[in-house]
Amino acid sequence: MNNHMDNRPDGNRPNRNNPGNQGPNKNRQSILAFLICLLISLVCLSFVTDMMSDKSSEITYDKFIEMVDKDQVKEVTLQSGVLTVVPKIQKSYYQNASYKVNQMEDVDALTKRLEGTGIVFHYEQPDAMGEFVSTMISVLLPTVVLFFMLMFLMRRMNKGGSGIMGVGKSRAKAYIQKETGVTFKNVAGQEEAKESLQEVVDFLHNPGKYTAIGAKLPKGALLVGPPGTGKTLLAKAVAGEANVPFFSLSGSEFVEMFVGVGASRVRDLFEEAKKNAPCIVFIDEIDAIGKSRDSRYGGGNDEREQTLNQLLAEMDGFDTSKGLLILAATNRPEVLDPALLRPGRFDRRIIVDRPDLKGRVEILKVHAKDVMLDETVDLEAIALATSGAVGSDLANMINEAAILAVKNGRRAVSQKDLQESVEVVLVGKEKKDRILSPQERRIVSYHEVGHALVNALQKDAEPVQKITIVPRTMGALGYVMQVPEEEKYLNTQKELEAMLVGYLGGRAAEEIVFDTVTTGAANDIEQATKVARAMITQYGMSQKFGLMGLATQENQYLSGRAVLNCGDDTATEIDHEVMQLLHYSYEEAKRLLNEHREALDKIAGYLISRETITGKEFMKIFRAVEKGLEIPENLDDLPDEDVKAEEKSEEKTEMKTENIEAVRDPEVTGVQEETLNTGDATISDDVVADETDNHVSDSEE
Ligand SMILES: Nc1ncnc2c1ncn2[C@@H]1O[C@H](COP(=O)(O)OP(=O)(O)OP(=O)(O)O)[C@@H](O)[C@H]1O
Ligand SMILES: [Zn+2]
Repeated sequence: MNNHMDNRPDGNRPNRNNPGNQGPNKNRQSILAFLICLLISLVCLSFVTDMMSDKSSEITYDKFIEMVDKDQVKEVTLQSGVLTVVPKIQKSYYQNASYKVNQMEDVDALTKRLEGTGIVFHYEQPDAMGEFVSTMISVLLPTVVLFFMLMFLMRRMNKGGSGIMGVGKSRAKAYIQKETGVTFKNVAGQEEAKESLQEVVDFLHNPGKYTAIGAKLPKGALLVGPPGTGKTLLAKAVAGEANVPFFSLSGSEFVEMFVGVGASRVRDLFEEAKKNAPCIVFIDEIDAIGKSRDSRYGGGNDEREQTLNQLLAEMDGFDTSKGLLILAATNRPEVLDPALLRPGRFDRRIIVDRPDLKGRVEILKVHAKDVMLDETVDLEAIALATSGAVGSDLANMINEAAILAVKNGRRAVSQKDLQESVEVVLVGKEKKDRILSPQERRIVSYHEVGHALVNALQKDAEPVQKITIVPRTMGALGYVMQVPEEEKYLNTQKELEAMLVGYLGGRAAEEIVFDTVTTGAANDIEQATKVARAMITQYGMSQKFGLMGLATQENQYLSGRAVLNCGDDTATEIDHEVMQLLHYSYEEAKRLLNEHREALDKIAGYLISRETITGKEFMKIFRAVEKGLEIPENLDDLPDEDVKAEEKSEEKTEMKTENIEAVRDPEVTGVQEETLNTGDATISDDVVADETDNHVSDSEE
């Protein structure tokens, strides 16, 4: 599995990268709903008319006379020209039958015919008004009922989403917020972004100040950055600071099945916004409509093009002095149509990037404000362990920690809860019901210790902080966490090389000890390959190609893949060099482990019995083995000061990062973790073990 923070499972934020998918789908749903309600209405109508209609059957006048002759008639009613006959004998107790007579003779003849028969004869003078009213009721009532039913259903459909009933109607109203209740105080870090937006707030407050000098006010600003960094939050904060209403819409909602719908939505949105000016209109995921019309990015769709054109026209059309400001957000700025970025449109670009160490501390503080913390809490340490995390991850971690504290019956969050929640967000919860077989535990332990030992033996690797073989819900069977000593913005070539050897240390340990390999190293191999490839194609660390740039990153904010820009022959050579680099790193890992085989065995043995060991314990055993000491049951029995005297500098870094664990790759924090025979996507299907099966398929000693 891939546990990097920017690859969060999409469950967190639905619909992030599939703008447009939603539109047609919604539409199909609403057409279906419309048809269903039409059907229901028709059934109701027929039911109503049925109720109103007379149940009696028709007979001829001759048949009626025959019944009179046979003395079968009890009662006759003549009303509005209709003769109703009630027979003496009813068909059943429940059914009061009556007959209507067609081809009525005139009233006089009828009266004469009935004289002396003893049949009760009701005759009502025709009442034109009454007749009219009754007809009206019988026709109008069902129509009115039907009308209201349809109205009701249509409203519901429109509320729920687009729907063909919503053609041409903007749903902007649904998202209007009179007061967002968010100000810049709620947005931690992101100082540059806030500064740029502060100006915008000032424009909204007193547009006159700027127009007096002749300055043109900005029409829009584009917030650019990776998912979860607080773009929406910032937009809301601008509205909150300026104290104006906030309209928000997602770009994907403009994209509809029918050509022209999106465009009319844009028109409606602007109309509505102009009525409410001063206000802020926020368009999230603007790339859904603003995609370049150039076909390279999948543009050139008629509907989207029209929508985009309408947006451009509207942006050109409105008068900024009214205090209307358009904010838009995207994490794929490279696909936007250049026309959107021209002066007079989204001419301001505000970068909302991943927070650095200081930013993370501040975000943690903002979210920890409403949470009870005990005195053990050190938010800086948590921030250090979460390099690469974005605001939403950090908010999530604080919340997880609070939930953990409650679960454990405590009234305040402790540092331990926070550490645990970092792991929960990174690798999922502990999976207590997944019990590894003894053999699997051995393999996983050796694999993890392999990583840790290789890292500890290389001076350019980051300190090991924790090793565990407790399986996690997101698929890891065990992992090693490392923490950088300080926030790093650059990696040296040596560090990257050490990283490669570290990634492959787990696999190397498996091969050395068990003389076979398992599926558990899939993620390690993937990561190592990624780093090796980047070294050769992007960082100019290739022996063969030197400084030649061979690939470009597709998107700087999403962890997209790098695209090679070289010929086929060169690509083959690149593959070859990547292979060599990986091979060399693997051999190096095996060499290190073979040289320290005793330490590997002792630490793995200890890990098997404890399931989790700290970086400190790890170093203690390692040093004891190096000195040829016996490993006691209780590690506290090992001479402590000895360690200190020997490795003062080591101890220093350990104290600093004692409680935190994570490894970094060039861009993001992660942990080295294993998915041995789990149902993880990166592992070939034929070796997937089911959750309760503790069997290892192919790794006997
Ligand atoms: N700088 C920050 N300060 C405080 N909280 C933050 C910050 N950044 C993100 N958050 C938290 O993360 C949540 C999600 O952020 P938000 O939705 O604004 O991200 P976004 O960049 O708009 O993401 P998307 O690209 O998915 O729209 C916020 O509601 C907030 O709780
Ligand atoms: Zn591994």
